[in-house]
Amino acid sequence: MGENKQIEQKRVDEVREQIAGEISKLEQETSKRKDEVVHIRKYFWDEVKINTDTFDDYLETILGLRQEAQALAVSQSSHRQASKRLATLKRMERSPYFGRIDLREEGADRTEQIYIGIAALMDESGEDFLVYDWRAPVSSVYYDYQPGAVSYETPGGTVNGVLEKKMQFLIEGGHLQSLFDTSLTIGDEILQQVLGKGSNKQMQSIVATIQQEQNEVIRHERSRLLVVHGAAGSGKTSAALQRIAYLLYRNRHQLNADQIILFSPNTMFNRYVANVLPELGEETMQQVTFQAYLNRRLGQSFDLEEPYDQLEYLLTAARTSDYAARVAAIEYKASIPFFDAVNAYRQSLEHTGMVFSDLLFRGNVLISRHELDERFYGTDVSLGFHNRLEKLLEWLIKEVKQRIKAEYTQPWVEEEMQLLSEEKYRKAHRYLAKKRGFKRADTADYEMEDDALARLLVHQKVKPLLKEIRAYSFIHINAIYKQLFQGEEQLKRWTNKPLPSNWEAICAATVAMIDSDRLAYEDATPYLYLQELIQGFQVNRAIKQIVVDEAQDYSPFQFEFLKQLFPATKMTVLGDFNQAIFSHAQETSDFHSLTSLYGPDKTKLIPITRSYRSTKPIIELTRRLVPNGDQIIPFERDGAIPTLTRVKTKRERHTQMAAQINRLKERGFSSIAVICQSAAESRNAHEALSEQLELKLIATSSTEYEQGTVVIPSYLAKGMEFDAVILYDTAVYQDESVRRLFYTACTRAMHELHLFSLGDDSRFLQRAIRDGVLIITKP
Ligand SMILES: Nc1ncnc2c1ncn2[C@@H]1O[C@H](COP(=O)(O)OP(=O)(O)OP(=O)(O)O)[C@@H](O)[C@H]1O
Repeated sequence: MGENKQIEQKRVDEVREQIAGEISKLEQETSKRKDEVVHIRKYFWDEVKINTDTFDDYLETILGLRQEAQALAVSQSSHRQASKRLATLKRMERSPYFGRIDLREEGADRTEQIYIGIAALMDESGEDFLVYDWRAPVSSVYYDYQPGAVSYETPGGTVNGVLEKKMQFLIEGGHLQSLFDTSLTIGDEILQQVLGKGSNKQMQSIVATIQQEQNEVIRHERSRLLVVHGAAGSGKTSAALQRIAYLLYRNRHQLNADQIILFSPNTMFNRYVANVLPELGEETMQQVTFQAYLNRRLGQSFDLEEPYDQLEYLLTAARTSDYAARVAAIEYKASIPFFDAVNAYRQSLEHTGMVFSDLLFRGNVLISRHELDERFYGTDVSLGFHNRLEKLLEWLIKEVKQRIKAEYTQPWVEEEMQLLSEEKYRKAHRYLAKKRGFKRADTADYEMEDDALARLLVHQKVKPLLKEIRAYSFIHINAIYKQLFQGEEQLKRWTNKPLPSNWEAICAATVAMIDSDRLAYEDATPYLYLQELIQGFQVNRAIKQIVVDEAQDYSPFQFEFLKQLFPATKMTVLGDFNQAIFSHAQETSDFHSLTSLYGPDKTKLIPITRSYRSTKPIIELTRRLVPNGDQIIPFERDGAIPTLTRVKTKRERHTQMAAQINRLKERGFSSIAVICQSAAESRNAHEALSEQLELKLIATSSTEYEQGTVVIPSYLAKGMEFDAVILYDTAVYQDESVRRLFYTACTRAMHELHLFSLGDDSRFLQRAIRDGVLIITKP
């Protein structure tokens, strides 16, 4: 062992001793806290005296309850904090830190050695840091600079200095495996080592090897909207998760994990990234998919189309005129001109166009939609749309209560009274007695009058109706939405922008879908938006940060929607237009249009161009698949050159493919994906390959992130990565509309990529073939 290594190992040992001491103290404390919590839970009801005889007794009981509940909350929170710290320390015991910088600050008389790890650690005196948290202001020097002049920002201002030395450590199980003085070595050995490893079951934190451009993403705080546009494998998801950990640390007194939402592409992806924050000692944020939100809001009213079903249709349906209309509809309904049209339409509803539903009671019209219409449009426009609706609602409730009185003497009431069960009768009796002021012990003295019982029965029946009225069920949103689709002349009242040429066909298809209680994915957001504009937005002010990953798959319309839904939030948006798989984004190549969301002053765009996931030979191929691929810079990691196998029959393909998979397995690759274009192709591939080897099929409904050998549709593989990727058939990627899907599929490979073509090669491979970055094999 070199002298340096010995010295550093000694320090590692000393720091570990300090960690062990803190662990043992904390273990005692957590067990004490746990006992406290258990005790409070167990004896909760013994500690409070329940007495509700007089008002004072009642008040005292409430106060007692509240005190106990508070004590429980405090103990639970301390226990949670202590457990979290304990878990972090246990991780640090295995690997206390990963970096060191020797920094001489301007004006200081000595150079300080600063060690950086996943969390801070003080020495015994509590005065000096043995380890700095990677998110501390000074730690940014480690990520941003090579030795030389440096500066970093602190809450108190900019600090300048000289970085004299920078070291990286790889410590495992308390042993210093390797150390690198980055001023002496070229390249990034540790990053090489990390990236060279086989893929783990789940995404890992990248804290030890964050790159400068990623660090900017992680630490940027000023803007309301941060937009990160980065190549496939450039670490956008990783940086986003590190950023969440950073924001939680920086704002630890104002922000907690519940106030952050990560919008992810699917549930399987949620599982894939679930470990990163806990690994860093932070609680994990809320994770949702946009679809889950739509389902929650609209799922009861409609059979809602899933985004992947929309895609599957686009990939597999015959190219008819219906198909062209659908593609045009998807693009238009995602656009800002349509968003503006919906807003203008809603404005116009102030004067005309609202559609109401008849209010029925026991199948009969109690208040007709014409009455509602007259009433609404009879109120003064200057009151404002929502006030007028509010007034209508108040009138309605009053009117229903009034009109319902006519029911008291109807024969159905008499009939129901006769048929009332014993128990229901007793309940009604008890209720009315109480209402008449009878004490509990004296209720038997109350003689129930028939007409009181009749009123009670009618009121019980009308209750659900009143509840529905309060939820605005009398507004016929379906009909109002459909009015947008009554032909070109109609829509032109609300927009002066060009409409798709097949607008009439789009109108017919949209109305037909809604009439059969189905809602296409492209209609879901506009429909919900219109509903919110009419009924009042159900906003969420509690959320302070939202992070949208794979943002190229969200329409401008959806972003406007998110902005209104979360009025108090800052937004981080990460994506790559080369991977835009939904057809509304086919024409777009960057996020500049998002600048209008909050305005240029509140928006920051950060591009990341370096790609880390794949070996250099793989990136040399994938960057030749997209028009602007020359801007993608590969990280220098060597590996096998991708192959292209041309086969003549399906049988030949499956035999060759199975042999390739077996070879990869023998070489120790544990995650291998056969990527197909669609779910339909995946099912066929799975069936054929299963005859030769064991492999799993991943479908849209899958929630687990599977290890091993899998067959997966291209659009589901996005965001994920595999040791080796086998592309099932390049021949199906000919149309420009699937170029990005092809790129997405190929960029999932970390170490090896093998392509197969049955018949023609994909035309997008021409350049790669010409440039010789592919080995072509013919069986
Ligand atoms: N600084 C880094 N240190 C170590 N590993 C890194 C770093 N940056 C990225 N990686 C690794 O590169 C791979 C790709 O990262 P990630 O999935 O975050 O990229 P992405 O930009 O979201 O990719 P895509 O858009 O293709 O889904 C991951 O395995 C990640 O761990």
